[in-house]
Amino acid sequence: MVKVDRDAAVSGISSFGLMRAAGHAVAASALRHYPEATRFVCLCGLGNNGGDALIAAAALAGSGARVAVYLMGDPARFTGDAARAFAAVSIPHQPLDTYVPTIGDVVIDGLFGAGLSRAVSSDVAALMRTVTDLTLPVIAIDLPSGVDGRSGQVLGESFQAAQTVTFMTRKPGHLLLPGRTLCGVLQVINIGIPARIVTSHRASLVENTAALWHKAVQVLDPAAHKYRRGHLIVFSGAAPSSGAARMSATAGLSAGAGLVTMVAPTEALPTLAAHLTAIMLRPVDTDEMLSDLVKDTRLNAFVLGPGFGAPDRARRYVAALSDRSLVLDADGITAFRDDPQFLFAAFRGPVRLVLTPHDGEFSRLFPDLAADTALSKIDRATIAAERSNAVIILKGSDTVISEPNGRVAINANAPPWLATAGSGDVLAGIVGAHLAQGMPPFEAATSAVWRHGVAGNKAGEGMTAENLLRAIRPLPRMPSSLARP
Ligand SMILES: NC(=O)C1=CN([C@@H]2O[C@H](COP(=O)(O)OP(=O)(O)OC[C@H]3O[C@@H](n4cnc5c(N)ncnc54)[C@H](O)[C@@H]3O)[C@@H](O)[C@H]2O)[C@@H](O)CC1
Ligand SMILES: [K+]
Repeated sequence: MVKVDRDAAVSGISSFGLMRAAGHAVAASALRHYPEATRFVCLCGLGNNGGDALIAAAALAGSGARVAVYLMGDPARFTGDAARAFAAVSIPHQPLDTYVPTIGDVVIDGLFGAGLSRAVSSDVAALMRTVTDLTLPVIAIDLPSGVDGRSGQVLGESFQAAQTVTFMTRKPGHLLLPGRTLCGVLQVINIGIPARIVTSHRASLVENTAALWHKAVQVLDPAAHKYRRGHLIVFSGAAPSSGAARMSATAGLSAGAGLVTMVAPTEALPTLAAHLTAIMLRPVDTDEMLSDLVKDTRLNAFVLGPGFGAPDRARRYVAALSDRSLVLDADGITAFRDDPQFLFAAFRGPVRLVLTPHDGEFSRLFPDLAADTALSKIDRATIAAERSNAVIILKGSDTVISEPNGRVAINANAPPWLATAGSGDVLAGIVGAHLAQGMPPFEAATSAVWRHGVAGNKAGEGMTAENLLRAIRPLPRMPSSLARP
């Protein structure tokens, strides 16, 4: 947005005009959502977020509403457009520390927006808590104050907004947690920056929607013969822990892999055979048996990790698979905690590896990134993808998917109940199925995460991983014009 603003100014667009449009949009939203408000309380910081709030206050007052304005500091410190707004609106104001939150108030939050750079002060934090305790509705301008727009993290304390009005495009903090929840209902308002300027800076960072991967889906032919829809291999651990890999294999079949074979130690085969019908089984007990297996180049995608145990064997098998498409999950990731570099070195060249860590597993492969609190989830996933030459699916309610050349997607369709035992095994199987069908790794991963979220919503609250398996649905094949950008 900084670059967009700069180009808008260069092209002759008045930045004060943008501020006026922003402030009027906020006022319109306030009147539309809270026509019954006793008074609108506009809290103004000294930056442009406060300038937006001043314009909103003047517009609300002009429409006949009762308005109170509280300023966070000496108005002589306003500069630039905010100073211009302050001069233009001539509206009574009081210091912020005199505000007593009162039932009936609707709070217009213009304390901090994109310029938040440190934790909010204890006084402001106390005010935020009082407003929250009284459950006063808060309309946040651009971002709920206290939320870092870059990371979605809270710096000190934040408002819980009922509505957030932002401008031109969403920022990472609107999608990453906890920012996404703190925004309440998000409105994105066009304040008049030409689309050509916004799209010229379209980041490689997007929400994970069908627009990102539908072209890769279109090349798949669901009617194709099973031998043309790929052959997915899922490794099983010992019999007692084979349930996780069975979940992955079953998900792989449901997600469209033409053939799925589970590879397992001989002792586990009776257990697997008792549970599986459409999935084939093959014993592999030694490294030699594995090298025999991988001579068959029709086996085009592998999932290793769910319930695998055996870290030594995991490392040797992964080394033998380093020229293939591999989804490495769970125990497969943990197996490399002492030497992640070995894993990364094995998968140099064209991207073939998809890693699916939750935060704990991530910290085993990338301890320095996990410990660095200055990094956002997007930064961590991006650097990890570069370092490992893998597509990273950094899981959570706000899963972030990144690839080595810098594309990043934030997923936002997962219901909270998707965080359940076996859910990650299902996801690994779906990714494996997409790889087996020939999707490129980033598209395979993003579409799998999205499909997993859809299945979670379909399965509903209280679902088990078995319900989730049955809720896997075909991927949409929509033209890009219908897909949300
Ligand atoms: N194109 C756009 O996106 C537009 C953005 N506008 C607004 O401009 C805002 C950004 O304005 P600014 O860059 O002036 O930033 P902010 O208004 O968010 O605030 C920055 C000010 O607060 C101070 N500050 C930061 N953290 C603090 C803390 N914890 N405690 C006390 N002071 C703190 C900073 O030193 C700076 O003076 C956006 O959020 C948006 O509301 C609008 O005016 C319209 C155009
Ligand atoms: K704000």
